[in-house]
Amino acid sequence: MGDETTCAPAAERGGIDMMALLSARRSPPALSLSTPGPDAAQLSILLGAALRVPDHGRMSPWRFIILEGAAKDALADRLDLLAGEREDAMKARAGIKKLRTPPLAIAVASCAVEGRIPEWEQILSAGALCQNVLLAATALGFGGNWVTGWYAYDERARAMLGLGAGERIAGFILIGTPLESAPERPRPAIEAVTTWLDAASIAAA
Ligand SMILES: Cc1cc2nc3c(=O)[nH]c(=O)nc-3n(C[C@H](O)[C@H](O)[C@H](O)COP(=O)(O)O)c2cc1C
Repeated sequence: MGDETTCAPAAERGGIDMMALLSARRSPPALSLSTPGPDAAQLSILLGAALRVPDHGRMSPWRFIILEGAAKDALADRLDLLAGEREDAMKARAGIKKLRTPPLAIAVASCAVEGRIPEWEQILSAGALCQNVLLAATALGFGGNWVTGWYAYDERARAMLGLGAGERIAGFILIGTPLESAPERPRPAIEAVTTWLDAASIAAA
């Protein structure tokens, strides 16, 4: 109320230009994410911003698991052992390197429960939380990459992450300072993925 600057573009108010961020965001390769990662104050800002996620019924059907420092190293070491037992051991180990390299990984666990709010909507909220983490990391000047990998689904890896029976990994958001610029990739044309509904087709349905 009374703040005449609130309708000015964010950049003019000294903030980040949200449209510029959204229009240019790309995922730097996980292996290019180096130190520094967010410090404790930046991490707190990042998580607080990410939590402003749409959430039907205020269920908070998700939680963060912070992986950094010695804990992330220990997890990666244990996962390496599991990878060695797999048929695709080489590929599985390469996947762990993505977790090991960046200074910070934020796992988003989906904790959807049966009840009043459809499970689907709770899972969507967890996906939105992942994207919010990605955008908040980008807005703070870091790079972020959303991965899952075999260890999101492996029972023993799930136990290491402390997941409960009904919890699922929506994503590991890998965060750090990118050493190289993110590669561009083709994006779908708007027309290819968009339908403009017309009154005649509604009447014919
Ligand atoms: C749920 C989910 C899981 C993903 N898991 C992986 C993964 O395990 N490995 C991977 O290389 N990319 C994965 N990706 C894709 C990357 O996050 C990213 O979208 C991709 O590298 C393209 O980059 P962009 O964000 O610039 O479009 C996943 C994306 C989503 C939404």
